[in-house]
Amino acid sequence: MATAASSGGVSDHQYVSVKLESSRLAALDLAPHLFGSHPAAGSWDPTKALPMERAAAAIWELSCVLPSRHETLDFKLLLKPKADSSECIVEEGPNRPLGCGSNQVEMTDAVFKLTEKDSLECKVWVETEMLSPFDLAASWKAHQENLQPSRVRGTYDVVMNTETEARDENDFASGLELDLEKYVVPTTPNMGSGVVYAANLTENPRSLLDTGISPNNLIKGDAPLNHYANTKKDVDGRHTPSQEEQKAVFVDRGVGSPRFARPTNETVSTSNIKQDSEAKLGMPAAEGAVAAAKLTRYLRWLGHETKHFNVGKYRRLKHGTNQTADFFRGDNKEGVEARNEVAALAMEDMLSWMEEGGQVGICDATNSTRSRRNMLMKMAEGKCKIIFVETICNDQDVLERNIRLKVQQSPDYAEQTDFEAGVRDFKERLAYYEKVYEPVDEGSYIKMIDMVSGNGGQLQINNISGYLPGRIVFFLVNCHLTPRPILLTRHGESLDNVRGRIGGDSSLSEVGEVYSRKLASFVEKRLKSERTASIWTSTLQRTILTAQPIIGFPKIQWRALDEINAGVCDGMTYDEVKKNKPEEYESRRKDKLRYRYPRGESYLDVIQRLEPVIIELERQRAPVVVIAHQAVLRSLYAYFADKPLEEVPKIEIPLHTIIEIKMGVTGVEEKRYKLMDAVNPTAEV
Ligand SMILES: O=P(O)(O)OC[C@H]1O[C@@](CO)(OP(=O)(O)O)[C@@H](O)[C@@H]1O
Repeated sequence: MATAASSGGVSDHQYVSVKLESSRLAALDLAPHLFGSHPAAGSWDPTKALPMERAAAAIWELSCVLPSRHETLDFKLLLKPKADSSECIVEEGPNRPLGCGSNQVEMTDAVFKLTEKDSLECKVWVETEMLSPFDLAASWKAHQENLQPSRVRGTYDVVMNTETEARDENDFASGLELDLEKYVVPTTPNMGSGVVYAANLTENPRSLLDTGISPNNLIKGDAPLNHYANTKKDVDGRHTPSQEEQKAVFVDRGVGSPRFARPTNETVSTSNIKQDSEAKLGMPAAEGAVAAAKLTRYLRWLGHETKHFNVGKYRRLKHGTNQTADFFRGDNKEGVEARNEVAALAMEDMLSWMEEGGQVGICDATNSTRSRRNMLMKMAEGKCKIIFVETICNDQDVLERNIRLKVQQSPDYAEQTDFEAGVRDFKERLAYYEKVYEPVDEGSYIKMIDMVSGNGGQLQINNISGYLPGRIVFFLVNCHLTPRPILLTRHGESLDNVRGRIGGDSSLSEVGEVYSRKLASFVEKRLKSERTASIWTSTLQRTILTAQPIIGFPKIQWRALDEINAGVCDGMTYDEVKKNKPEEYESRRKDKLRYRYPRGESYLDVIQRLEPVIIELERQRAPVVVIAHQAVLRSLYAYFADKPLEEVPKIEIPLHTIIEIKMGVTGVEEKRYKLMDAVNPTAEV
């Protein structure tokens, strides 16, 4: 919902987002709504309450933009039965006041009395943020063209140009159904569904399998058992790890320095933490494992043999998945030995893999004591260089959210039926880590402090040098885990596509022009609730023309997004290459990844020139629509999908299809929308 901003010019405005979280609500036949004192929120009439949209499995959200100097608004949440119009259930307690003119995130509880004996407790986050005039103008302009008084709430909504509103006859085909889900097409299981726990996607423990641990102990969603057997053969000379090439083990501390938030109902002594007594919780493994997974994906995509070893996974395989907090006590001798043992097993596996040719191993674990870190350093001595990566987070709301995400997703709590008990147990585990925590100050290290909450943060590096470590630091500085969509699409069909000619700089065919208008409608609808976004194209006209009908978002042309340079074959058809340059044709057919057109490029060259684009995509916090080309999008997609480089030149990137990549704390998810019928493209799908 985009509430009408004040009509008088563009002044400061306030972005408001109300999120409700409950792991029980989805199973109840109740839909969360918001109502309150403002007419747009129903003036306290429950029948005019605003529905909250499902944002994740257990999260519902309603966001809007208000003039910053609005009178104080009061609101409350309520649950409406979906099946019938019986009485709705208003949350207990006083009205919620919505202040104006501030940036803050407030987390509270909401209690709904379901019956005399049963009530539903939910978490509620109210986020307010001042919007700069640019933010507002950019997103406002995107709505101006399509604003129609809503038929439902009397407030402005973005509506699609439905049949009756098609601009004119030949534009009829560019209209899109209101429901984008209609265009979703099944995707091959390339990416995480967003519900697989990041640590499960790490390397399978060969050491444990050697000791007879049965494969069926592996938790669902693990990489195939014979993962080592699949170790990719080296990419060409550019990446064969030479003996003198620096080999590094990045011991990602994953869980971060366990400095704990005060659980809401108690204070925890932080006296034994060097930092001030306000020290708070470190980032739970969920984010550590995801950050390690992102780093692994990035290095692999650049052609460096990289593997991610998660010690939590080793622990679960060897000791099961129902360890309570006691297992992690610093004074639990057996627990400490068991944890050190699995850490050593993971390290052994990683070191032996590196002796087989691995370049970068990531050992993802807590490693919160000097003794543990010394053990790892001793094991690596003379074999490879160790760099510790420590993640530290002091943002209470981010931490609370991630603890709950961890308990929701980790196999450690898969059998825990009481969610809150799981949260308490995990917080107890973190308290035990805190008691023994010793900040990293030895050897080479990278400390990432408060870089998750999106307000900049700090990076401390010590004794870091060399190409690979330098690339690691650069990547970690730029990446974050804030969820946002990235939309990838090729340009509309070009005249050269019709003629089967490669490269070139032709304009769009009629079908390609219809696609460009459909894409504009799709972008307006898909990004309507986003405060801002950007549109990236190459410098070739088929992408620029495809982007033209999109309004209200800044457009940026990247030369790095230009299609693969076919050199002397540019403008030819594949048949002409085969006929006139049979040796070139044959060489490319044999090794499409490494083959370089004479006076042109290979796919490996394209990947190298796309690295700055990947870094910039990782850095973005707002959605990005990338309109590019077949070879370029194959290369970008391979990064997000963590595809082996050998597969890149064969990845399916059809015309007139949008690939939505959703990146966030749960990893990478994919969704594909086909906007046009391939056979009869201008027909209404
Ligand atoms: O690597 P291959 O499979 O040849 O695909 C790249 C070719 O795809 C094409 C279309 O044939 O890209 P696009 O139309 O997306 O710009 C050519 O321009 C480009 O040379």
